[in-house]
Amino acid sequence: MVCTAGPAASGALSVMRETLGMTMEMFIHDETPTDEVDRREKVLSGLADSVRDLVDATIRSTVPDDELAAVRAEVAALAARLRRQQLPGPAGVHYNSEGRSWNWGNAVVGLGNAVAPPVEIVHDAFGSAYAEMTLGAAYEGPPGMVHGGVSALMLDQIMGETASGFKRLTMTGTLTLRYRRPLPLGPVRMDARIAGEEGRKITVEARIGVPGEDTAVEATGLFLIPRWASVDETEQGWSRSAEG
Ligand SMILES: CCCCCCCC/C=C\CCCCCCCC(=O)SCCNC(=O)CCNC(=O)[C@H](O)C(C)(C)COP(=O)(O)OP(=O)(O)OC[C@H]1O[C@@H](n2cnc3c(N)ncnc32)[C@H](O)[C@@H]1OP(=O)(O)O
Repeated sequence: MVCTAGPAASGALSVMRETLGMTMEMFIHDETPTDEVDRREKVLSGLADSVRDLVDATIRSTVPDDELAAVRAEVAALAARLRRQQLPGPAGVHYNSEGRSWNWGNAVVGLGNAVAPPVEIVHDAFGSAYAEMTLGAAYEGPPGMVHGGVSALMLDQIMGETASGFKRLTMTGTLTLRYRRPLPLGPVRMDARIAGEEGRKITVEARIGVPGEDTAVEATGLFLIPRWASVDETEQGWSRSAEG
C-alpha cells in the first residue's frame, strides 16, 4: 500500500501556509490529473535511477584520469540540458483532488531524487510500517558500513510517516538512536510502529538491520503535531490509497 494525500487536507494546509509562510507553501494543491502524474513519475524516476547508477559508477570507477575528465564534460552537458526548464526551488509535496500525492524530491522516498535510495514504505492499518531497500556505496560511513547519519535519516522518514499515518501533520521533536552493531552496506530492512500517543505527542519505535538478522540500530522518537497544525481531525482528509 502506498500512502497518498487526499483533497480534504486543504483546510489544514491553509493553516500551515498562514503559519509558516513560504515553508509550508511546499504543500501544493496541484490539479494535474493522476494519469499525467503517473506518466511523468515513470519517466522522471527512470532518469533518477540512471543518475543513481551514475553516482555509484562515479564512486567506484577506476578508469584513467582523462576518461574521468571526458565523462565530466558529458555529464555537465546533460545537466545544462535539464536546466533549460527548472522549478524555481525544491520539488515540494503536491496533491490533487483525486487523492494522489507526489513528493519526488524527498531525501528518502523521492522517486525523482537520485540521492534517495529510494525507499518504498509499506504501511498497515494498525500504525506499523516496514521497508526493504539496498544501500550501496553512496551511503558509506565506516568502511563497508552504512553511515550512522544515513540510518538516522531512513529511520526518521519511516517513523515520521508512521506517526503521521498520512492523516495528520507531525514533525520530529526528538529522535534517540542506539547503534548496537555496525550495519553493512547491502540489503536492509526497517520496521516502525506507534508505541504511544498522548495529545499532540506520538511516540514511535523503529529498527533497522540486515533482513533476518539482529537489529543494528534501534530508535525511539517523539513526533509532535505542531500547535499551529492541531486542527479538528474531522477536517483532515489525508488518505491512503492502494496502488499495489
Ligand atoms: C493536517 C493534515 C496534513 C497531513 C500532512 C501529512 C503529510 C505526511 C507526509 C509525510 C509524513 C512525514 C514524513 C516526514 C519525515 C521527516 C520528518 C522530519 O524530518 S520533520 C523535520 C525535523 N523536525 C523539525 O524541524 C521540528 C522543528 N521543531 C518545531 O517545529 C517545533 O519545536 C515543534 C513542532 C516540534 C513543537 O512546537 P510546538 O509549538 O507545537 O510545541 P509546544 O506546544 O511548545 O510543546 C508541546 C509539548 O511538546 C513538548 N515538546 C516540544 N518540542 C519538543 C521536542 N523537540 N522534543 C520533545 N518534546 C517537545 C513540550 O515540552 C510540550 O510538552 P508538555 O505539553 O508541556 O508536556
